[in-house]
Amino acid sequence: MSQLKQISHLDNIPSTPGKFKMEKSPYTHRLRWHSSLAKLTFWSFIFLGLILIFFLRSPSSSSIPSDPSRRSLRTSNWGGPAWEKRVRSSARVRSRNGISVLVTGAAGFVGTHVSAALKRRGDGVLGLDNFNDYYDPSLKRARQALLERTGVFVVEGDINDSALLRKLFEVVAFTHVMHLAAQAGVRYAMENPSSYVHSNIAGLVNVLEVCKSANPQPAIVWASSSSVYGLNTKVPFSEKDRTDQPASLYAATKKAGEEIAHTYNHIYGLSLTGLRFFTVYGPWGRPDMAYFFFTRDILKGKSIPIFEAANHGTVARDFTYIDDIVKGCLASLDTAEKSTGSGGKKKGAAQLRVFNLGNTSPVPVTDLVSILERLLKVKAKRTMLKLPRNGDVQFTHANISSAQRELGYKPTTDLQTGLKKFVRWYLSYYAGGKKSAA
Ligand SMILES: O=C(O)[C@H]1O[C@H](OP(=O)(O)OP(=O)(O)OC[C@H]2O[C@@H](n3ccc(=O)[nH]c3=O)[C@H](O)[C@@H]2O)[C@H](O)[C@@H](O)[C@@H]1O
Repeated sequence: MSQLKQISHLDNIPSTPGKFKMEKSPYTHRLRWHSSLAKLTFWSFIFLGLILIFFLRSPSSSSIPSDPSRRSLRTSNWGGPAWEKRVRSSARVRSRNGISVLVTGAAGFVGTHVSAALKRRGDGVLGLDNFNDYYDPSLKRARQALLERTGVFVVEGDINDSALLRKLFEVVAFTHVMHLAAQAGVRYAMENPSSYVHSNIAGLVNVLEVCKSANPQPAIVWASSSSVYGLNTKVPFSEKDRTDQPASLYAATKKAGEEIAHTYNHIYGLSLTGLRFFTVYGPWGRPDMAYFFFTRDILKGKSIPIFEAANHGTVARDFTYIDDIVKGCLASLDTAEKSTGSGGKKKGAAQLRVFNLGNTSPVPVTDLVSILERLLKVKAKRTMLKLPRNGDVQFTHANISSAQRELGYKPTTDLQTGLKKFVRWYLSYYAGGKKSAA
């Protein structure tokens, strides 16, 4: 404020002092003028100094853009020798032929399971997560605590923070990136479209930008979605089928991600594998997903909305259990070829893959509810509703022959078995109503 006043004061000084009306001696005036100039110079230096300090301080605090699409994005706090030591130790490979993996979205559902599995087999793992409040952040914190107990450090930060990402690659030469950070959920895209653009498009580009400049470039495996099949009616969905009719903005951003992946593979020689996950469920799952909030509401005696298609048509999903998905993720990392570029330049053709990771046996949502009723020993209050036209598709069904052939992927958990494990976890996690599944 005072600087601004000084500047406007400066503006009032005529450029031709001769025209100045002299009430006191010209000598007195000149003295005042000199002292004002000195003050102005002094305050300008202070002002510039403050700006300089602001920009040079921590790179993290200034590099996160203020983002209205996130309801809660705390400024990350990173850097310093102790922090770097934790990063290095978490990412240290502890087995022969192990890999060092940066897992984005590590406090998310799939991210937590994949990070823990990698760590268990001796790979180096560093997590990254922004802990946003799309759903209850305390569940993300609990997953983080779980990972810390297994030796995985989860850095708090956003994938759009390029300074942070560059720093991570400076500290660790990651061989692989498992990019799972995303804005998930099909229906929420109508409520908060910009959060999808922020994470699934801008965030992905930022991750790829940093990866393409890293030396050596890592191989990247990332989460696409079964939703890219959109209005496709040919079943089961094969990777060769059309994916140009997305039914939600979420699906459109994932489809865009697949095209962006093609570009970075083509221009920079990045090795890229996209995984189309089919409605993943299980312990430590996402509270915004139907199986999770159906469980919560059945237990509370609240009615649950079950969607049906026109003429009471069945709505079904190829629900896939988390352990099967984890195996698919690890196999993708293990079969990923090296990126070919260096210093931001392509040196030769690099691997570009897309795989369906589903269960191959779609189950009607009404059956999902019946299984939950049996496991919870509570009758659900069902409200049948017309399938909303806000992104939901009537059915999904994966053809997994490509993943089977290339990754040895073979799902082994049916919905009944998987839900049993989920319900056991749910009841123990929210035991005695100590935590509430908001
Ligand atoms: O496979 C995928 O790619 C997607 O799977 C899920 O999306 P969705 O299958 O819609 O999962 P839910 O929101 O849990 O819905 C499961 C089923 O329950 C139905 N449903 C959902 C909500 C509701 O209130 N009632 C209801 O009957 C849906 O129509 C759907 O058939 C995830 O939420 C997405 O993030 C993921 O990308």
